[in-house]
Amino acid sequence: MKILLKGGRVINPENKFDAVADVLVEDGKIVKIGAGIEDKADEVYDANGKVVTPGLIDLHVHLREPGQEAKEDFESGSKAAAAGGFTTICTMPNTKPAVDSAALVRSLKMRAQEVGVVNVEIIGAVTKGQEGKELAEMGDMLEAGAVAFSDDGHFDPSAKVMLNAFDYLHTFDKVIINHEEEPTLIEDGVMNEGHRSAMLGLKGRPTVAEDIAVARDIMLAEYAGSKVHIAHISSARAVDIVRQAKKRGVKVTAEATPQHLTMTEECVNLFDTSTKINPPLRAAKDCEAILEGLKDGTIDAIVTDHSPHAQEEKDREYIYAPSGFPGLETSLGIMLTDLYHEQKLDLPLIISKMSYEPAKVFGLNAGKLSEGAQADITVIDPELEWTVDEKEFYTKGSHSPFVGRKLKGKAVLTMVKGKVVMQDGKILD
Ligand SMILES: NC(=O)N[C@@H](CC(=O)O)C(=O)O
Ligand SMILES: [Zn+2]
Repeated sequence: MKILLKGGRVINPENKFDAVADVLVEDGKIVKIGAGIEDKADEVYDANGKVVTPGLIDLHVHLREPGQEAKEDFESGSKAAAAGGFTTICTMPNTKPAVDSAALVRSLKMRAQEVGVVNVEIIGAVTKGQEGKELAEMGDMLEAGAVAFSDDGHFDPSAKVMLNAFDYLHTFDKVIINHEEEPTLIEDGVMNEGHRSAMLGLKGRPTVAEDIAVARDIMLAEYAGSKVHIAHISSARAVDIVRQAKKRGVKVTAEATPQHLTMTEECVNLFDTSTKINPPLRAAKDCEAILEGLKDGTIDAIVTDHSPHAQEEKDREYIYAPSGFPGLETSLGIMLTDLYHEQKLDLPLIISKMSYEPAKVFGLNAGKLSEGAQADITVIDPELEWTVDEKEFYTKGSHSPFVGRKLKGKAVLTMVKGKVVMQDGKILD
């Protein structure tokens, strides 16, 4: 089976390739990239005016299997990923039970093979049951195919447990991803602490909770000589702490979400729980710091933190609703509309932070649009105008704050291992 993608703007962040070219795919691999490829193909796709990129990669999604399939499962979540232009997603272990054993990693990898529309990678827990006490069997999980470790969705383990975890992982060269908020400073908090939380009468979660958690984990990783990856960074101070650590040579990487880049605490109102997320939406100066961090290399990856919940849960009152919203189907559109078209970030940088660089953070063999690579490819129409409509989502999750927004730019084709799995917004069988 040969597929030819003709005449698109091909961007490969790995070697900074950015030119109009054809891409020939055969038997699941990219076999040729260049101008005017004449080979006869079974299918020819006209990519004129579109952008052909490495398949997008999301290091931070919550697919809710096992145990909470009413919120999301591997099938619905991976369809949402394909619709959003992602070819690889990495799912977090805050499930029921938590993914803390090799047996669970293996069974999820089988589920991914059976029902996954895109590549689904498994993140294992750092501690047993994500309870923050005893280390989980990380070595066994690695052998079973886990790509990273995290207690995300729960509070950070104590310094002592974290140091043990970093020491343990040192020899394996894998990252620990931490949700960075010091638990004693955020109890019952539902939004950023500041003027707005006071006005709304809501309990706050201060940025200092994030700042000291980031500082602590960087210092622990530095001491152990291990790798740490900062989850969904949201505070300006934390961005600077990562910047300074990188300068000293600490093996630290960081990710940010489109929502923390483009929305602030001013968006929070008591009658719309879609803005309730952890860490919370912050202030404009924090958004600006995240933007700077992306530009100067402090922040390595854009992730969605896709966190679907059932409609009835998000329909609760603000203080009782669970935090998080589904982001796989809006991430690229928001990045293109609010950052590329607003001339805040250029297209190659956005693509790099959504494919090549995240692959490097986890050591995934992906994120490259080069001859010989697996044919995981996304075709993007940067000018396509569309409106976010919850009814068209493949995710089971509801309550995205982006519903109703008019966006410019969308993935129009997603190819996984040489097979077109999404075209023009529709998942193909
Ligand atoms: N980000 C969120 O607001 N929610 C996440 C958990 C988490 O990342 O803390 C979830 O699993 O729902
Ligand atoms: Zn988190």
